[in-house]
Amino acid sequence: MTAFRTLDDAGSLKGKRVLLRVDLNVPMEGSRVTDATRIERVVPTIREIADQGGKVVLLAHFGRPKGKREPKDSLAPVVPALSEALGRPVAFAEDCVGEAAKAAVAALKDGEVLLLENTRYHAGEEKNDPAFTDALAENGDIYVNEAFSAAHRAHASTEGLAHRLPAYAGRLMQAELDALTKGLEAPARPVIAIVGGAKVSSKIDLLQNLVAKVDMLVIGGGMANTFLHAQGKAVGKSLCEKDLAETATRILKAADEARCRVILPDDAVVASEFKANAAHETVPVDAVPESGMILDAGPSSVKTIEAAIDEAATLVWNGPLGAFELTPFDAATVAAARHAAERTKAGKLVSVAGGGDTVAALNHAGAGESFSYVSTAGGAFLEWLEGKELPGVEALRAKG
Ligand SMILES: Nc1ncnc2c1ncn2[C@@H]1O[C@H](COP(=O)(O)OP(=O)(O)OP(=O)(O)O)[C@@H](O)[C@H]1O
Ligand SMILES: O=C(O)[C@H](O)COP(=O)(O)O
Repeated sequence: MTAFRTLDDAGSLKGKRVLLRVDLNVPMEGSRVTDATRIERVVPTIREIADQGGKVVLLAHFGRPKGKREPKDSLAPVVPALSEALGRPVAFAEDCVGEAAKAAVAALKDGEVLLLENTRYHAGEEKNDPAFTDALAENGDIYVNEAFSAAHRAHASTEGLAHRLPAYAGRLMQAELDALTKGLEAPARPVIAIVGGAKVSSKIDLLQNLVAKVDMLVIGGGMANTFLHAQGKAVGKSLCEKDLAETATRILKAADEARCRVILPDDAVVASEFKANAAHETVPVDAVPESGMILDAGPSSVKTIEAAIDEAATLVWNGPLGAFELTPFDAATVAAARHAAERTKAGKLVSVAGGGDTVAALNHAGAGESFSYVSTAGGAFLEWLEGKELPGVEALRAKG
C-alpha cells in the first residue's frame, strides 16, 4: 500500500489557492443545520491552512440535485454554521466554476476562506467529466481532500482533481483512515453490523459483501422495508424499493451461506403520515395496514437488537433504525444507541458508527461521546468495511 502525501508534504501554503474538498452534506431542518459534526471535524484543517496564509477555497456537495440548480440543495444556508464553528468570516460564491467562482477566488486575501456553491449543480461532477474537472482546477494551486465520507464517489471534486493538481490528504482524511484501520482491521468477534437509514438503492448491494465479514447483521430503518417486502410482507405506504426485492433475497441467501445471522424487525411502529407525532400504532410486521407507513422498529425488535448487541464484541453502525428526526419515531434508534453506549462504557464492546444522520441520531440519543469511534462517513465507511478501494482515497496515494 502506497502512502499518502499529506499537508506536511505540501510546502509553504502562503499565498496559495488551496482547493479543499470537504463534506458539508449535513442534516438540516429548513435552513438550520441540526448537527454540525461534519463541519466541526473539518475546522482544524481550514484553520491550519488559513493560519499559514493559504487562501482556502472550499468545494462541497449537498443532497443529490443531479446536475440541476435546485434551491433546496444550495450550500448558502451552511455558511453561518461554518463561520460560527470556524470563528471567522466565510465568503460564498454562487457557482463552483465560471465567472462567479473566479471573481470570488481572485478577491480572497491570504488566510481567508471561501465556500463555492454545490458541485452537484453541474452534471460534470458525478460524471467525473474532464472539462468540468479542469474548470474546478482553474481556481486552485493545490488540492486537499478532506472528504473521507464522499471518497466512495469517483466524482470530479473527489477523484478527478487529484490527477489535475498536486494532491494531498487532509487531516480528517488521515484521522478517519487511521482510526478505522486501528479499530476494525482485526475486530474482536463476534462482530455485529447495524445498517438502516434511507439510502436503500445506494447501500443495498454492499450488504452482499458485508454478510461475509460480520457475524450478525441487523437490517433496520427504510432498508428493512425492502427486505420485508421481499419476504412477501405488505409494507403499506412505507419507504420501500420494490424493484430491489430480488437483490434483498440474494443477500439473505448469501448471509445464510456465510452463516451470518440476519435480524429483521418483527414489529413496527406504523404511522399515517411522515410527520412528528403523527397518529401511530405498533403492529407485527405481517400486519402493516395498507394505509400505514413504517417509521420505526417496535419494542420487540429493539429487545432482539439489544440482546444481539450483548453477544457482540464489536459493533459497526450506519443508518438509523427509524425516522429519528420525528418524535416519537426516534425510540428504537435512541434505545439501541444508549444500549451500545452502556456496553462500550462497561468495556464490553468496541463500537464504531458513521454517517451524517447516524451521527446526528447518536448525538440526539446522548450516546455519541461514549462510542469508541464516530466517523463522519456513512456509505464510504461501509464500503471501506467491505474491503473496497475508495476512489477518492486511491487517487491520493503518492506516485513514484
Ligand atoms: N422507516 C423509515 N422510513 C423513512 N425514512 C427512514 C426510516 N428509517 C430511517 N429513515 C431515515 O433515514 C435517514 C438517514 O439515512 P442515511 O442512509 O442517509 O444515513 P446516514 O447516516 O446519513 O448515512 P450517509 O452518511 O451515508 O448518508 C434519516 O433521515 C431517517 O429519517
Ligand atoms: O452523506 C454522505 O454519505 C456523503 O455526503 C455522500 O453522499 P451521497 O451518498 O449522496 O454520495
